[in-house]
Amino acid sequence: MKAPTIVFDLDGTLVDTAPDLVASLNHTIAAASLAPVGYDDLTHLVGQGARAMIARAFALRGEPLAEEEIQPLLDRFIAHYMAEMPGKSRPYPGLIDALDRLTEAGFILAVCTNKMEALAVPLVEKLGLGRHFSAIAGGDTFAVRKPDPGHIIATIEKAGGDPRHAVMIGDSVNDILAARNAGIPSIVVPFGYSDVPIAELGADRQIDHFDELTPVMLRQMMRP
Ligand SMILES: O=C(O)COP(=O)(O)O
Ligand SMILES: [Mg+2]
Repeated sequence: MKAPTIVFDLDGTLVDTAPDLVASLNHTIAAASLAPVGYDDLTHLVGQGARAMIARAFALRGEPLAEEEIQPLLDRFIAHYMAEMPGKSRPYPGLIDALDRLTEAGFILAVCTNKMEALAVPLVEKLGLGRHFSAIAGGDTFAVRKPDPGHIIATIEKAGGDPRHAVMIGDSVNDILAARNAGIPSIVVPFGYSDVPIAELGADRQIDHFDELTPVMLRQMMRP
């Protein structure tokens, strides 16, 4: 039997990226003289990658974008985000120890994020987390992305794991829905960017700190 796989969401789960997402988004929308957004707006804007975040910010400011207007703004966002990376973004408390613990216990670890792969991979690398992950799949890595269950399943397969022996950990509705639709147990964390109360997401478990993420707990959550 293959080793069990633990799949992590990135923004708001592994790494607190909010300050840099807000900074790069505000740099982007300033090109159109739009008023800056704040952290409270971010929970409604983030979740489907940078392109959607920019489009949502313009809509929030009452200036909806035509499809063909988005690309130059996306280029502006990417240039700013890459230049600052990793900026103020940091792994959440206890994460590094948890990754060490799970790696030591033989779990396969993977990242499944709706962030573009070209932003997700260098961010994970620059924070020194890359060596833990057998696969890092972005929102544009496959033909589908969260909440489509195919995103999680393809990530697990890319990591060399088996979707029948996996757990998904995330902060938002996309993560928990995708896991449920894939038949994969899920854990929600409260420190991310959910725009609805996380108790309503219907995850199988909640952890409030990565210290709670132990091999014993994860094995108990998986199907026999
Ligand atoms: O960047 C986004 O919009 C979402 O990223 P996440 O899937 O890692 O939360
Ligand atoms: Mg997230």
